[in-house]
Amino acid sequence: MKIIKVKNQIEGAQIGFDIFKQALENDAKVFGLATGSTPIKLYEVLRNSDLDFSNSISINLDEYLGLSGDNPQSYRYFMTQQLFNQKPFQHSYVPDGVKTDTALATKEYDQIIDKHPIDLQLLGIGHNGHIGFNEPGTSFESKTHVVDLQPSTIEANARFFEKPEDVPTQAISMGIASVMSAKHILLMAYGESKAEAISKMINGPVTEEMPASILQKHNSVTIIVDEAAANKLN
Ligand SMILES: N[C@@H]1[C@@H](O)[C@H](O)[C@@H](COP(=O)(O)O)O[C@@H]1O
Repeated sequence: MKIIKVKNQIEGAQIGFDIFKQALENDAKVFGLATGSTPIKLYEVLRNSDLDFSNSISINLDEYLGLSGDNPQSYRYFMTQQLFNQKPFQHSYVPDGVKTDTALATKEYDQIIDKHPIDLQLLGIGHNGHIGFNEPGTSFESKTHVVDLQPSTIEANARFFEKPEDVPTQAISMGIASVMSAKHILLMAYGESKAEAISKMINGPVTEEMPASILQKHNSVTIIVDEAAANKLN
C-alpha cells in the first residue's frame, strides 16, 4: 500500500486527479467510481479539467434500494450532478435501485463488471470500515448483492436526507471480490472520524469484520489521507 498524507481535501483532490490523468494516459478504459462526501473535491477538479472520458466507461459501487436515478438522494443523481453532466463518459453504470427483480439486477451488474474489467477503482471508507456498501461481515468473495445497511451507516448517511427515517435501509453494492479485481485502487479518507477505520485497514488483521482490511492483499493500492484520518497510524 502506498500511503500519501495530505494537508487537506484540496491537496488530496489534486493528487487524485493526477492518478486519474495518469490512468487515462496509460490507456485505462474503465473507472470504478464512488459516492459520499469524500470524493466531492476530486470530482470538482475532474469536471473542471480538460480530461476526456468520452471513450471511457464508469461503473459505480452502489445505489440505495428504492431510489430511482431522478431522486436527488440517489447515488445516480449525485454522480450526474458531481461529474457526468459536465464530464460525460461513453457509458456510466450505476446499480439499478428500483428494479423489482433484485436478483436479476445484481446478476446484470456482475455481467457489466465482467465485461468491463475495472482499471482504476476509487473508494471512500465508512466509519466501520465498509467499502462500497459492503458492511462488516460481508464475504471477501462477494459479488454484487443486496445489503442491509447497519444502523451506524444509516445514521452516518442521514445528513444527506431530510429525516433519518428517509434513509433507505437497503442498498445494492458491488461485492468485495469485484472491488479487488480492479487493477489499481485509490482510497481516500479525511477527518478524525475515519482514523480508527484507516488504522485497522492498514495495520489490523485481514478480517471480514473490517471489510477494507482486504486491501492489504491487493498489489496496487494508493491511500490518500489527511492528518486527522492518519492520526492513529503508527
Ligand atoms: N456507500 C458510501 C461509501 O461508498 C462511502 O465511502 C461512505 C463514506 O462516505 P463519506 O465519504 O461521506 O464519508 O459512505 C457511503 O456509505
